[in-house]
Amino acid sequence: MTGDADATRIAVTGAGGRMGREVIEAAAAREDVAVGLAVNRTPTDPVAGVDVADAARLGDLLADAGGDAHADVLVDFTGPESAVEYAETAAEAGVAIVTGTTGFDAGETARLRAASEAVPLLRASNFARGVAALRRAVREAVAAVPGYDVEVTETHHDGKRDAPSGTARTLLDDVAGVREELAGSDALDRRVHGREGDAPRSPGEIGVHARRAGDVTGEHEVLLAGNRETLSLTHRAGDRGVFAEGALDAAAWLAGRDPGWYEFDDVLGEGRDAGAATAEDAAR
Ligand SMILES: NC(=O)C1=CN([C@@H]2O[C@H](COP(=O)(O)OP(=O)(O)OC[C@H]3O[C@@H](n4cnc5c(N)ncnc54)[C@H](OP(=O)(O)O)[C@@H]3O)[C@@H](O)[C@H]2O)C=CC1
Ligand SMILES: O=C(O)C1=N[C@H](C(=O)O)C[C@H](O)C1
Repeated sequence: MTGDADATRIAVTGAGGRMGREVIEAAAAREDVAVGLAVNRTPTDPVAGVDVADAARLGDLLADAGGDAHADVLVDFTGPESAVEYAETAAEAGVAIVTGTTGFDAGETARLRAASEAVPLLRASNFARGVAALRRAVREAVAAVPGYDVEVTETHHDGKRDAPSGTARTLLDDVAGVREELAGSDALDRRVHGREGDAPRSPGEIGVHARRAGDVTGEHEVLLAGNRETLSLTHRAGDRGVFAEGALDAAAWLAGRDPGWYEFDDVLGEGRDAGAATAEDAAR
């Protein structure tokens, strides 16, 4: 194990992936968290000096509460199927869960919800503090100019699987949530992905555009336009360390909390009722 004896001990899944590696490397530089266990589906060399075990052994390793591999919080950045399986395994072992995985469908989200009845579970589609600020700015902007057209564009590296990104889906839910608050059941929320064809934009449409190119870490733009003006709100992640640090902040914050569903805003002090159902329950 790395780090201080009083540190929150984490188990990292997907340790061989882009984010898993980043989390282990970021943890090595901190004193408040320590990596107790790292696992990967396929054999992986040690990451930042941490041995990587076979993910099939996760349940046994987590259940060994007195062992070296014991963890307080599982930190997961993998894929939706594995994230749900790992979360269920962690819940069975009484280990809290932070997942940054994106692309969950409604059934998978329901299984995460069920796991959160046994242990604290925090899910966030983006652990950058700037994205938390972007979300607040977007909600405020949509409320201020509710009739303006909205287009959401995200750009990511060529290795990303899910499209649109989890963050884009969160932003779309934020826009829809504000419109619903303002217009009730009359609110229009028709998402048009990668527009093509021969028709003008229809009222209430929200354009969604996913670009995949090179090694772009992650960019999200929300464009509002109307009344002879445009407003563009954009976040660009400089590197994956931004996400890893946010996830580790979340893990340190989550350890020892009551079972339930938590979001990154709770860590940042912007939280809603931890048990409340939110638009984020939509597939992501
Ligand atoms: N919330 C946030 O702030 C962020 C979220 N993400 C999300 O994190 C996730 C991972 O991203 P990234 O690290 O770039 O992806 P990578 O493809 O680099 O890594 C994925 C990791 O997950 C493992 N994995 C994938 N599918 C499975 C499966 N079915 N069973 C077991 N293990 C599996 C891979 O194992 P193997 O090596 O065996 O293939 C690998 O270790 C994505 O959903 C992404 O959108 C990414 C960045 C920030
Ligand atoms: O896969 C990625 O890389 C990222 N995924 C997250 C998402 O889907 O929004 C967050 C970030 O944009 C990077």
